[in-house]
Amino acid sequence: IDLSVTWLGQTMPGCLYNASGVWCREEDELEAVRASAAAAVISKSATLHAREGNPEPRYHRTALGSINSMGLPNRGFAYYLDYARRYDYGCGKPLFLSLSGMTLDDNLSMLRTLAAAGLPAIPEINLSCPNVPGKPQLGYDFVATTEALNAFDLAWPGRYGVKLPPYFDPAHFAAMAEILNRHPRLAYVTCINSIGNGLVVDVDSEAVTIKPKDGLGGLGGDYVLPTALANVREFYRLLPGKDIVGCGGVKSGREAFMHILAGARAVQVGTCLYHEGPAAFARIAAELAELMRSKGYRRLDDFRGKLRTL
Ligand SMILES: C=Cc1c(C(=O)O)[nH]c(=O)[nH]c1=O
Repeated sequence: IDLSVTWLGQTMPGCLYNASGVWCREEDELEAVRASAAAAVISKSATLHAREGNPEPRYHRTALGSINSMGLPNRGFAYYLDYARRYDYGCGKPLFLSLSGMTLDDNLSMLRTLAAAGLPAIPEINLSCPNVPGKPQLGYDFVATTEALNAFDLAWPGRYGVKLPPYFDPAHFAAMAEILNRHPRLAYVTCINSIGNGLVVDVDSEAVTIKPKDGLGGLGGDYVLPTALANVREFYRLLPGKDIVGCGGVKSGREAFMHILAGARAVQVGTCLYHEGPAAFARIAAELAELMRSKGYRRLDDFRGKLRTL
């Protein structure tokens, strides 16, 4: 069974890696992901300067997944750039640097600095952080997204990716695809970020579960799997020549299989990784391989994008 993935001009040894934000804020976490069965590594979205993030509690687990309003706590761009300078690219696992500047200028500044460093690390600009009070998700503003992508193309000479929020309407899939297809060096999109601004209520305490935004936070886990799969499948159809990274609701080989069937090139693990740790990657990969074996598939291309309709 071959779980390897060839994209972005390289072949990575498997198809699973971490969702940005999970197990990737500190260098020891990043190195633990790289040392695991994960096939790639992506860093916590960076802002130009380090941030404490929102007040705690800001993460809560439920039986069906998670809610978070972390508020972009991160060590600041220089920390992740330094890690990227020292990263062992020879390990065959690509390093992605997630960027989520507080302003377009901050994103451009980070991209220009990264370009000047001339590293193999691939930038992924986050268009979808739902948890910075007062900051709407860029990916829901088509004018701002157009302006940002045009600016990214000027600031960054190579291939890049974007992290998209979930969309829920065919008109929005079409509008976003029309924008994204104007950018040939936009090589891939990661679908989806958390479903923003959900509210989890604790019946016993009659209270919300997280402090920021009076309890509103991004949903992950089982809650988001159908929405994630829909976004993967719709953008797989609408973005010919671009890759889709699937993210949302992956906790076993079965959900990873679903994402790839829907068209995902590679698959990220967030909520499940938060709770199980990097051992999750070997488990999920083994489950995916067993599922493929039971179906007579030998490699991911045997079934990628072949979700049947009725
Ligand atoms: C980058 C901020 C994000 C955060 C956060 O730091 O609150 N949480 C998410 O679920 N998605 C994000 O994109």
